[in-house]
Amino acid sequence: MADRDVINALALEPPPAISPPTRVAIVYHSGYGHTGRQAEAIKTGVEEIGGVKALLLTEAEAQQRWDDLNTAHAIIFGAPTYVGAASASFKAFQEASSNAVMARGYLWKDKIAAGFTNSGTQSGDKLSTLIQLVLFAAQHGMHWVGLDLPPANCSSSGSDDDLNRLGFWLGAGAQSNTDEGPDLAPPKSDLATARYLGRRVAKTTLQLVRGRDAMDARASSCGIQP
Ligand SMILES: Cc1cc2nc3c(=O)[nH]c(=O)nc-3n(C[C@H](O)[C@H](O)[C@H](O)COP(=O)(O)O)c2cc1C
Repeated sequence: MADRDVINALALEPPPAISPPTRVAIVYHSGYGHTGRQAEAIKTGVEEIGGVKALLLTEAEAQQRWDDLNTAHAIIFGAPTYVGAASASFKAFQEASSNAVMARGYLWKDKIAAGFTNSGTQSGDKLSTLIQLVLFAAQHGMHWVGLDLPPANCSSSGSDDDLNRLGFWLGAGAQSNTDEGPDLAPPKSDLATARYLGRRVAKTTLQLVRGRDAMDARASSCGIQP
């Protein structure tokens, strides 16, 4: 085929469909800014995946932006661990979602969900907060995405610089020294772990959205109601 024929053939091809961006919202509370650093790192990770847009909202902003949450493909929830559980401000957002989201038709069903938390001590009972976030997502009918990182900081060659140094799998954990401000804490490794989770959620969400689109297109080409 001559070059001109190739050009003519390409000109007849329909332009590639431009898919709307896949949207990942991050909703968090941070009393003193440390969990906020973790949330920003998650956002950075989400935005590293082409075709995915991140929306970062505090729990107060989120309660004014239910429509943005309802149209997002994924929501990542984050709260500091206070008294062995998610902070009261974050809990207020969770409770508000009952009326604003669940009662209006289970609007988060089948979205992707993930979570993160930060506290003053290494453990600090953070697992309790992550479990609370998993239950929250399950009650909304969402699909939970955890961390897929191998065990770290658990051998003579491991260190606090390891990704997932605190050893969580349900979500990203971080620890902030209580005498340091958010300019110094949490440490780089915890922020890198958060960023990693953001990338993982963005990738998984993209796979789900594209898979659904492909199934819907196939169903409609066969005349089947998706
Ligand atoms: C009311 C309150 C309760 C806390 N409870 C815990 C706790 O149960 N475990 C822990 O390790 N740290 C606890 N901390 C420490 C915070 O989790 C820690 O300072 C964290 O970095 C605060 O995050 P933020 O700056 O995003 O609010 C508590 C702090 C406050 C203010």
